[in-house]
Parts: sequence; C-alpha cells; structure tokens
Amino acid sequence: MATGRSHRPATRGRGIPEATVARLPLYLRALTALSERSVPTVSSEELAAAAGVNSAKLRKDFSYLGSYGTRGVGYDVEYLVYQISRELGLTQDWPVVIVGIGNLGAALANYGGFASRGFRVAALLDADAGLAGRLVAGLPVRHIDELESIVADNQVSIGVIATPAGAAQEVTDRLVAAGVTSILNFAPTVLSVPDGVDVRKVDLSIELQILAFHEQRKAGEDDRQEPDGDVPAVMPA
Ligand SMILES: NC(=O)c1ccc[n+]([C@@H]2O[C@H](COP(=O)([O-])OP(=O)(O)OC[C@H]3O[C@@H](n4cnc5c(N)ncnc54)[C@H](O)[C@@H]3O)[C@@H](O)[C@H]2O)c1
Repeated sequence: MATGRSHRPATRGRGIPEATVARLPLYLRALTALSERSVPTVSSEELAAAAGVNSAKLRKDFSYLGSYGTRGVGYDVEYLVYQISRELGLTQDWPVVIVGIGNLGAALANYGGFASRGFRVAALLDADAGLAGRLVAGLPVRHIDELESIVADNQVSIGVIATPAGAAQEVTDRLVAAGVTSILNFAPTVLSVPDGVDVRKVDLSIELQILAFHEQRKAGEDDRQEPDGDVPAVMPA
C-alpha cells in the first residue's frame, strides 16, 4: 500500500490501473517459471492458476498491455515475459541503496532475488561508524554521511529503509533530498514524502495479524460445532 501525503490517481503510466500493476509481478513470476521450463505458450486459465489470479481478471489485465493471446493457442510465454518486464521498467537495471544494515538490512543485502530481477545493490549504508567497512554480502557497509554522493554517483532512484522506526523519516528526507524518488519502507512507521515520491511499505507483523484474525474466526467456528464436531450448533442461513 502506498503511503505519504501525495494523492495519486488510480491509474499509472498509459492508463494501467494500479491493481493491474500490482498483479503484473505475479504473472511475471509464473511466466518466468514457464520460460525456464521452455514452455512456449500458456492458456489464460493455466497462467491464472499459476499466478493465483482469476482468469477473467488476467485477460482484462493483459488487454491493458495490448496482449490478447491467440484462440486455441494461448499466450506466447517469451513475448509476455518481455512485455510485462518492459511495462514494469525491468528491461533496465535499477541501482538501489539499503539504509540500516542490522539484522534485516543484512538479510536483504544477502537476498539474491534483487540482483536476479535487475535491482543491483549499489551501496549499504548505516549510521553506526563501527559497521563502516564491514563486508555484508560482499559489499562494504558505508557511513550514512556518504548517502548523497553515493546516490548521485550511482544515479540511485530507489532506497530501501531498514532502520528503526524513529530514524526512518529522517533517512527518508535525506534520500529524497539526494534525489531518490521511490522508497521501500520496512520500518513500522508512516512516512511523509513530497509529491512525486512513491512509498511502498512492507510489514510482516501486519500480515501475521491478519492471519491471527482468520485463525480466531476459524477457532470461533470450531467452538460452535457440536461435541462430535460434524454438526454446526448454528445452522448456516
Ligand atoms: N517490515 C517487516 O516485516 C520487518 C521485519 C523485521 C524488522 N522490521 C523493521 O526493520 C527495522 C530494522 O530491524 P532490525 O532487526 O534489522 O534492527 P537492527 O537494530 O538490527 O538494525 C537497525 C540498523 O539501523 C541502523 N540505523 C539506526 N539509525 C540509523 C540512521 N539514522 N541512518 C542509518 N542507519 C541507522 C543501526 O545502526 C542498525 O545497524 C526496524 O524498524 C524493524 O522494526 C520490519
């Protein structure tokens, strides 16, 4: 979910709805798996199942890309990989900086999935002078005071924040002032950013809370069962 002060339209780029943009990476992941198995074509039903999306929604999403598939044959896997990658801006490399190289920042730096998807980690930054120079995932940790020059030298437009919540706004302001226009925020806080800056927030504890809600509901349903467990105490309407 995007946060921040700016009000954004529900569509991006060439009129592609934000909800469609959010599903494109799911299609791309499923298509990449098919491509690795040298599968030449795929039906909308097969691809929808692999991506965990409803097939009518998939066809609608692909119509925004101008991709309609061929009746009886389906979609050309390689072409769709190219089309979606191009739409997502993945046909070029995106240098990113990670700020806050503690437990999470180091884990993110070690995650190979960024580089393989075109997100090169340009630098790891931390405010702890004692960490400076330490190698994490083969990269030396640099002091936060180098942020501005690193962003400029590497033309970084994406920053990843893995600092404590209390430092995240200050780090955001510095990233934005240096020219970063997209932020992936792992710190549990809402960031304020000027218009033109995109923020995506990742919060695993929120996901767990949602699962806890569903678990509680399931437990509630079990409690309403008769002792032998197969007759509901309250008949559904
Ligand atoms: N989104 C999620 O699902 C998720 C999961 C785990 C942790 N977190 C969050 O990620 C953040 C980091 O967690 P952690 O366990 O790695 O913490 P940590 O204490 O191990 O690491 C934080 C690092 O940030 C550095 N730092 C502090 N202030 C800074 C600043 N102004 N500039 C640059 N670096 C600074 C510290 O020196 C430290 O190295 C926390 O906000 C935590 O709540 C989020």
